[in-house]
Amino acid sequence: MWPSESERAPEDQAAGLRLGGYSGTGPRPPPKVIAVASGKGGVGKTTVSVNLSTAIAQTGRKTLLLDGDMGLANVDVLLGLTPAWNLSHVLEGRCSLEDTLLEGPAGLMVVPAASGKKNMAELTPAENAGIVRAFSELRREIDVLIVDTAAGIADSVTTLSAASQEVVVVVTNDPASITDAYALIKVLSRDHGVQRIQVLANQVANLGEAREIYAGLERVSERFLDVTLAFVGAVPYDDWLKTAVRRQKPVVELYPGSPSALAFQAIARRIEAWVPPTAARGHLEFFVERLLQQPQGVAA
Ligand SMILES: Nc1ncnc2c1ncn2[C@@H]1O[C@H](COP(=O)(O)OP(=O)(O)OP(=O)(O)O)[C@@H](O)[C@H]1O
Repeated sequence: MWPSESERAPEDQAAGLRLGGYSGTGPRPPPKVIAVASGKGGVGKTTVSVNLSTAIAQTGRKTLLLDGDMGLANVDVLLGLTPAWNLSHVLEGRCSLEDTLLEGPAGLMVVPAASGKKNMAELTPAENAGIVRAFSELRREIDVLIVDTAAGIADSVTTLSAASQEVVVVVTNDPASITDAYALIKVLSRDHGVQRIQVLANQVANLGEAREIYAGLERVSERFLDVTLAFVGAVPYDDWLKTAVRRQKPVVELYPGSPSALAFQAIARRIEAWVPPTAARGHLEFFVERLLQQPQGVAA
């Protein structure tokens, strides 16, 4: 069964009261950067990225969704957007990062994937400098950056994940998805210094099923790896979501009262309660610098 509003964890309820855009008087805190990854393809990683980003944007947070899947980019497809420019054009000096931005629902900003690049590690020094400059020049206020990575353990996935503040691994109750999620967690923790992973169970029948998937992953990770797992939440299998995918809209926009939309909203509230990074600057430079400092991935 899914928890009702009154059964939500206290930190969720507190976060619910704090929703809304940044309204402080001091400098804007740096954005929370969250990579969404999955061991196996087709488990719903992009659906989760798109819906979580939209649910966060709906709370008033300035949210940027970066399509980091350079092979099979489909954030734009799920949102029914037609990109004219992408990150490769920025690197070629043909446009600015600002020009690539597409507007999604609830003011969500979307950067379409760079086509023609297999991973960030392939960038030349000049391109590296170009990407840092491009992100540094983006004078948009951003509270949350969600990075939709590719499926699997490719270099681009580990690089983007290791540079992010939090990594959400999407998993379904399918043995291959669980095994591949564990393989990803292993590579991230063992070879890339990721110390904490948030697990999101997708397409489950109930919370009990989600908890079981999580408990299995936690048991084996605790035994063999030096990593802390956390359960960020579960999204039920939902035909409303399927209809929304067909209509190229996020389910949280089209059917906000559907079971999956309610689950995404609850996870967005939980993310709201995560503390932002302590870096001094309020823009994206720190993420990009971390991104480019990552060593080449070690394929396992
Ligand atoms: N909670 C859900 N309920 C029902 N269907 C779902 C759910 N989540 C995802 N799906 C379905 O799974 C399909 C695959 O989702 P998606 O494209 O997001 O997967 P993915 O993990 O990003 O795949 P890849 O990494 O291979 O691009 C979607 O078209 C959607 O129909």
